[in-house]
Amino acid sequence: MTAPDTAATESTALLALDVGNTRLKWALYEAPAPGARLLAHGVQFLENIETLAEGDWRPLRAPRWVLGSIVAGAGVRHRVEEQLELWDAPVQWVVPGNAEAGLINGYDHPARLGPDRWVAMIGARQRLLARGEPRPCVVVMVGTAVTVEAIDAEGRFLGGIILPGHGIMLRALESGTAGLHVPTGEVRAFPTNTSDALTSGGTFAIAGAVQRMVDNLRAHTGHEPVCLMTGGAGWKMAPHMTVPFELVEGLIFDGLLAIARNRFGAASPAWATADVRP
Ligand SMILES: Nc1ncnc2c1ncn2[C@@H]1O[C@H](COP(=O)(O)OP(=O)(O)O)[C@@H](O)[C@H]1O
Ligand SMILES: CC(C)(COP(=O)(O)O)[C@@H](O)C(=O)NCCC(=O)O
Ligand SMILES: [K+]
Repeated sequence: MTAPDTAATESTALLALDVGNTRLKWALYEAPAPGARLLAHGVQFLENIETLAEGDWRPLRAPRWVLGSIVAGAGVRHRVEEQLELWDAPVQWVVPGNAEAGLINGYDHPARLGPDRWVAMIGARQRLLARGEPRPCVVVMVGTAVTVEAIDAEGRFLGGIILPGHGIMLRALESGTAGLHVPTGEVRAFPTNTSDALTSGGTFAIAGAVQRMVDNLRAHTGHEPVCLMTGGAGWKMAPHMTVPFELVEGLIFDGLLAIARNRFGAASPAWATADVRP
């Protein structure tokens, strides 16, 4: 199956956005469907958003659709939308609903769940279904904050936890005490200086929280969960986890592609939607 050259005529490209509390991640795909070819991608700290339209985005093929997850505030959203005026495509920001792309939302108020959490879980679920493994799943996202979600084998999001990320934990301790202004340390089983004690404390807090959620989900479902970890600081946690896990880049982008297929797939040529999975 070969894709026709659409560059000169009608674009079917999708720009996917993941705007966190620290950085904006973006990826341009040839079509709105899982497995679509990645044309370009990048990342900017929120303070550099203003450079996008004149910089990274300037040479891109114009997207026909823009789909994003944003957890930063209204001010940041406005600044991103200003950059998007480079193209005609209107932006759709994902708002978690009761169900989408094979996932059922168990949050008390579904729309109050962070869209990044929802989209990453959809990505995780799609990934498990694609490899024929509809098992219970724990989704760990290590960004500014850390989130740890539980999904059962039927695709129901049961609930999840939020804890501070490495940076926030350190800053909280620094600002709440007199004697904890020290450089970053190493992770040690038995730290013997302040730097190592702080770095190890944060890392073990996250690793322990994940282990606890895996235990909770195993007890609830009676089956061994799969654990998928993603996020900008996932690599920092990887050497220190106490449960089996897979480090997967771009779970949020997998989720955005799955949502995009449902929302925009019908409007694209057949080749873009041929890769339809449950
Ligand atoms: N090169 C890097 N630049 C910035 N942050 C990094 C880098 N490598 C790891 N990090 C960590 O990743 C976190 C940001 O991850 P990211 O997934 O972009 O967060 P968010 O989605 O909340 O914006 C930072 O808090 C930092 O701890
Ligand atoms: C928990 C979060 C702050 C994580 O943000 P991030 O670390 O990705 O920047 C975000 O998902 C959020 O603002 N959630 C809304 C509250 C909730 O999910 O219950
Ligand atoms: K995030």
